Amino acid sequence: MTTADTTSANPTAPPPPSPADLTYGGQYSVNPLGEVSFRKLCSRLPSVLWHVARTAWHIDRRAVLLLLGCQVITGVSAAVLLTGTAHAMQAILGTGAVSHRLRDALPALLVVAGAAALARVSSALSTYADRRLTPPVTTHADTALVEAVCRVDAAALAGEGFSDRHEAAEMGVVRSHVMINDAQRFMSALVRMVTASGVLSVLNPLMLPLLVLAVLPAGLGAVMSARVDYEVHYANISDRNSRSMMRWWATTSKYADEVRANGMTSYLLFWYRSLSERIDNRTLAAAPRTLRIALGTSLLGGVFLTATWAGLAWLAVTGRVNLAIAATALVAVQTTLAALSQVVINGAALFHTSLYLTDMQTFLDDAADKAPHRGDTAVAAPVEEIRLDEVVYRYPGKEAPAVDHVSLTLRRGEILAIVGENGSGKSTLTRLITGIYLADKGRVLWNGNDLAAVDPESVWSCTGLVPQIFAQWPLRVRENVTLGQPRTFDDTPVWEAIDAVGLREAVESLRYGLDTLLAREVWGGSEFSGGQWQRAACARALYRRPPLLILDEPTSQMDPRGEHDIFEEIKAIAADRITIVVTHCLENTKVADRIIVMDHGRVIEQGTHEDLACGAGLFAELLALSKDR
Ligand SMILES: Nc1ncnc2c1ncn2[C@@H]1O[C@H](COP(=O)(O)OP(=O)(O)OP(=O)(O)O)[C@@H](O)[C@H]1O
Repeated sequence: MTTADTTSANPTAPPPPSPADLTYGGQYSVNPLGEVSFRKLCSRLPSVLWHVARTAWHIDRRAVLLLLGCQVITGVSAAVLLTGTAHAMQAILGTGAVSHRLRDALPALLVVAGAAALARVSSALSTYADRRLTPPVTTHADTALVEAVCRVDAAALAGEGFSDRHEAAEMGVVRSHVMINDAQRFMSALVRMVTASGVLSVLNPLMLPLLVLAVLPAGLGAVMSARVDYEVHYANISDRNSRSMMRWWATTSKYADEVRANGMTSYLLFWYRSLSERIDNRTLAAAPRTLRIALGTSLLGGVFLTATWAGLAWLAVTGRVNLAIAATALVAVQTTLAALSQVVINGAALFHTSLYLTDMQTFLDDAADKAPHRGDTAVAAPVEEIRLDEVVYRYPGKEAPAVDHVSLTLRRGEILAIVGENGSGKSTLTRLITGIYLADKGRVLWNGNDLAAVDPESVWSCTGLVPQIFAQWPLRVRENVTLGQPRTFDDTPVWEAIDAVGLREAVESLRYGLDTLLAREVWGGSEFSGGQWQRAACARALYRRPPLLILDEPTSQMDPRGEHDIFEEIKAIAADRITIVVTHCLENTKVADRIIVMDHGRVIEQGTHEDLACGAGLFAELLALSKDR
């Protein structure tokens, strides 16, 4: 899809706008690698290994012990293999008949074969241990991330850049998948390298420094490339984040009607492609740098490697080492070289992983800081009184407060209606009453306890909320009512809640009744209509029988019968609780004992329906407008 394709329907119309330019913002807008030295980067490796070991140990100790055992076997077998080779070479390159020389070499050759077999077995066992550890380690990282986000304070969750940092942390989960493998390969190569180089130093101490020089450039190259990759990843975070959000919006069946009937498909595809191209362009722009790094470091490594082989040839030709030692040195050089290359490659991979793990850990620490830490005081039913004292709340980045010096007292048995024009602060006020947000100034007290010092879980266990935009959970009907918190072993209270909102007929007509999955995308799943979903949302709040019931525009999608049923139910159960109804349908406020009218975050009027309807304030004006058709 090109720009031209999307505008072909109307050639005089302007071209579709390209996606907004987004940058990974907030306090993390600086690439954390930008200022870090190469030495400091390499010094990360021990801490990453320690992190991997600790995580793995926590998950499966036996698999970790197996892995460690395999590393020891790898080292021992490499040493035995090289020493055996030296002995075999001495015998084979000695004097006498070939058959005698072979016979003399046989014991050493058998030892070499045994060591090689042992190395293979240990490698197979390492792979087995890795496969046992990797899935739970990845799940552990993934679950920790989801839990951290679920527990974050609602205000922080909506904060600037939080979603981008979340996206960056997701990469840590992806890399967790290869973390154990990288660490295991790195350790095993390190052990082999130390052993082989030890043997090599015994044979000729000159060889080792040359070998290190031959491999070091490759290591440097791998780390530099990892750094470039990370830079690209970092630059792409915001675009990737918004691309994956838009992918969901464009492909979910929930918005399929809107996308199709409004002809949005072409634009969404154009938008998606443009964003993907932008991401690709950044990646491609980095490719020449990676090529230069690879060529430069390979050239340097090649020079040092040639010097190593030339050195070995010179030692053998000038008779400084005998032929048998030279032959063993050849094998030792090869082994050390292979192991050293592996150390470098896997070290770089581990370093690469560490970058993403650091992002993940930073995010987890940040999220833990942002979880509500308010206090241990618990509130419990019955909630006799909720009092607001001069409460003020301003959203970050906003000039004016959304709730401005509101004082209010609610008592058990009372129904309060909150009305006001769009954006006047009604929903924000309900968030403050339930402690989802804490007031910037002033206090919200439940039974005399300030919510700033109360365990929020205890508050929410006393709350039932039907929000303006409610979730249509892809769960069975039963869980959509109980929200996974059943009160009894039988379905009686579930049916009571369903009856209270007049949803029985709809549920009984579903193929599996209460067991029907409400997700039409899923095989065997079904779907409610908009109004039926809203009834279900009300049913779940009623099922909780909460001491505080808040209904924010609870009947906006319902037919008159449904609306009538709900308000009858609200009146019937009002005596045991505090009920708050937020509504634009002023007729519905007749159920309330008291109505407050909000304007620009302030309570500007309050009273009964009769008082306010006969007054000359905003309520009377809005009521008149609602009747003027
Ligand atoms: N998450 C948010 N971040 C920033 N500003 C917000 C946020 N939510 C609401 N606001 C702002 O706070 C003010 C009050 O919003 P609120 O949702 O409480 O109004 P409301 O009275 O419930 O409106 P409506 O009748 O449209 O539902 C508005 O100016 C709105 O733009």
